[in-house]
Amino acid sequence: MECITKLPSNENETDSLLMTFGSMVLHDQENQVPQEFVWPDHQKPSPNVPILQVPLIDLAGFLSDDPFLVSEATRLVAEGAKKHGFFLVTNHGVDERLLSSAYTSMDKFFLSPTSEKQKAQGEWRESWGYANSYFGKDKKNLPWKEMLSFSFTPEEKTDDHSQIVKDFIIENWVTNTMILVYQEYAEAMSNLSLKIMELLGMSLGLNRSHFKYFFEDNESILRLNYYPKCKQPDVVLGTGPHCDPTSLTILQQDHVSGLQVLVDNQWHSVPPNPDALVVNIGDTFRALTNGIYKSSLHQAVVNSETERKTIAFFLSPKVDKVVKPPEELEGERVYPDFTWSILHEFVKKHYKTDENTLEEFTKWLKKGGNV
Ligand SMILES: C=C1C[C@]23C[C@H]1CC[C@H]2[C@]1(C)CCC[C@@](C)(C(=O)O)[C@H]1[C@@H]3C(=O)O
Ligand SMILES: O=C(O)CCC(=O)C(=O)O
Ligand SMILES: [Fe+2]
Repeated sequence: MECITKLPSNENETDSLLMTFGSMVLHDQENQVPQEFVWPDHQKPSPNVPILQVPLIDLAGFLSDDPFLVSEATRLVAEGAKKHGFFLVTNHGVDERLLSSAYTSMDKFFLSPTSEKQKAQGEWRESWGYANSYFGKDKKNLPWKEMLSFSFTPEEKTDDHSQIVKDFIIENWVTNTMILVYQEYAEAMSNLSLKIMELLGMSLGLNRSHFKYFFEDNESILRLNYYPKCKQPDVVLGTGPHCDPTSLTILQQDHVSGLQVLVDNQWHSVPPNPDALVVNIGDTFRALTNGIYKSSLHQAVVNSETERKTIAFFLSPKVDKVVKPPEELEGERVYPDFTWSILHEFVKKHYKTDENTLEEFTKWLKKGGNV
C-alpha cells in the first residue's frame, strides 16, 4: 500500500486518492506524511506527557443506593467535573461482549476497500456516514483518522420500532460487511448516559432525575474513530485539540493509548483501562450547570506501531430543547439560553470547537447569530 505524498489537483485524482487514503500506511522508502497532516510546531504532540489522575467511579455502587457508596460516587464525580470534566466509570453494566463485538465490526468496516466504505459516505462534520480528512474543505491540520458516524435517538418501544442506526446501515450498505451491532451499542450507551446524568444531578444537589428527564429523548451521535498507524506520529494528530460541543461523551478506548487532556495548561494522557469507560463533559452540559462543571480541551495522538480505535457516544438533547441551568444553579448566568441545534450549526459552520467555544458562541448570538 502506498503513501500519499501530495494532494489531488483535480476531481478524478481525488477519487484515486480516496482509494488509497484508507491505508495511510506510508510506503517504506517514503517517510514523509502529506504536508496537510503536519501540525504547526506549537501543536505537535509532545512525548512522555504525565498521566492525568482521573476519578474512577463505581457506577454499580452509586446505583446500589448504599449511602456510603452513593456519597463516594457523587464526591468523586464532582471533583473530576469541577476540575477538568473527565472521569472513568467502572461496573457500568454494559455487556463486555457488546463492547468487544463493536470493535470487531470496526475492523470489518475500516479494513474493507475504500469503495465499500464510500457507500456509507456522509458529509464531513455531518452527524452520519463515513468520512476521512480528504472529504473536508480544510487543507491543513488534517486529522490522521477515518470516521464512521451514526445519528441516534432512543426509539419508542412501539411495534414498528424503526431503528435509526440499523435503518441507516441497511439503507446505505451491504449488511454482510457490517454486523448490526451499533444499534444495540448506541442504545446501551444512551441508557448508561441517563444513569450518569442521575449521578451528575445528585452530585450538584439537584433532584437526581432532573438531567435524566432532560436527556431521555436525546438526539445523539455515535462515532467510530479509526486512527491508522503513522510513521511520523510526532508531527500529526489523530484528532486535533477540541472541546466536545455536545453534553456528555462516553468513550471506549482499546488497549492503545492516545487520549490527552489539557489540564493546568499541560497535556496529560488518559491511559486505557479495560474495565472502565472514559466520560467527559461537553460544552452544552457546561452551560447546563451554569459553568460549574467544566468541558476541557482534549486531543488524540497516534503511533507508528499499531492503529488505534475508539468509539465515542455524544449525548445531546433533543435539538429544540432550551439549554438553561436549573434555578438552583442560576446565580449570575454565565451563558445565554440556547438550543443544541443552534450550537451545532455554529460549530459546523462557523467555528472549530476549542476552550472558548461557548464564549465565542455567546458573542455570535449577541450579534444576531446568522446560522
Ligand atoms: C457534535 C460534534 C462535532 C464533532 C463530533 C461531535 C462532537 C465532537 C466534535 C469534533 C470531534 C471536535 C473536533 C473537530 C471535529 C470536526 C472532528 O474532528 O470530527 C468535530 C466533530 C464534527 O464537527 O464533526
Ligand atoms: O479518540 C479519542 O481518544 C478521542 C476522540 C474525541 O475526542 C472525539 O471524537 O471527540
Ligand atoms: Fe472529543
